[in-house]
Amino acid sequence: MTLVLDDITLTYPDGGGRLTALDSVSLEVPAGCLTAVVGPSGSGKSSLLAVAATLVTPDRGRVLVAGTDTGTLSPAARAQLRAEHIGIVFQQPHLLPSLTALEQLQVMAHLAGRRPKEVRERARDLLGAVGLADRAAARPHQLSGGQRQRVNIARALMNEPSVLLVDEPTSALDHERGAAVMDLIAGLTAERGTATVLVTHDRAHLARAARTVTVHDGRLTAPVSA
Ligand SMILES: Nc1ncnc2c1ncn2[C@@H]1O[C@H](COP(=O)(O)OP(=O)(O)OP(=O)(O)O)[C@@H](O)[C@H]1O
Repeated sequence: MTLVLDDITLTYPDGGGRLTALDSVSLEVPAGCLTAVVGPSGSGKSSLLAVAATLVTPDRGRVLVAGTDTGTLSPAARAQLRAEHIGIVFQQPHLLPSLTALEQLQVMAHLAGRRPKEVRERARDLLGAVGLADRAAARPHQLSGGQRQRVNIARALMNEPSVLLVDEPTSALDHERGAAVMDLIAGLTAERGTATVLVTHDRAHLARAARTVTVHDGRLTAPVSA
C-alpha cells in the first residue's frame, strides 16, 4: 500500500480548548488509484491533505508513505522522504514569474540533486505528457490559467513521487478546462502509478476518480464508488 493514514486524529488550538479537525480517520490508497475527497467547507479536507503530505503532525495515528512510518523519522529525514516520494499540487500554481515552463520543472529536480541531462529529458517528457511540449519556452504570463495548472501538475511529478496530493486543482478554471485537468490527473495516476488523493468541491469531476470518500466534521464516511 503506497499511502496509509491509520487512525489519524488532528486537533488545533481553539480559544482555551482544542478543535478536532480530523477524528480517527483511516484511509489506504494503492498505487495507481485516484481517490477523490469531498465534504463541506471546514470538514477537514485540507487538514487531511496536510497530514498526508507530512506537513502537519497529527495528535494521534500513523502516516505511512511507501511502507515507511513517517512518525518515526527525524524532521530532516521526513523532509527528504517528502522530496522523494510526495508531489503536491496546490490550488494556485505559484509558478516563478521569471522562469520558462521547462525551467519551472527543472528547478525542482536540481533542488533534489538530480543530474542535469536526466532532469532536462524528464522535464521535456512531462511537459509533453501534459500537452505543453510546444510551450516549453513560455513564461507564466504567456500561459493560460489551464496551461499554468498543467505546468503545476507536471512540476509535482518531476521527482517521480509515489504519492500525489492535489487540492482543488480546477477551482480557478472554467468547466471545460477543469474537466481536461481532471482527465489529465486521472491519466497520469494510471500511467505513472501514483497513489493520488484529490480534494474537490466539484461533484461533476468525481466520475474520473476510482473512488470517492466524504469528510464530515473530521470523520470519513465509508468509501463510496464514483
Ligand atoms: N491552523 C488552524 N488553526 C485552527 N483551526 C484550524 C486551522 N486550520 C483549519 N482549522 C479548522 O479545522 C477545521 C477543518 O479545516 P480544513 O481547512 O481542513 O477544512 P476544509 O474541508 O479543507 O475546508 P474548505 O473546503 O473550506 O477549504 C475547520 O473547522 C477549520 O476552521
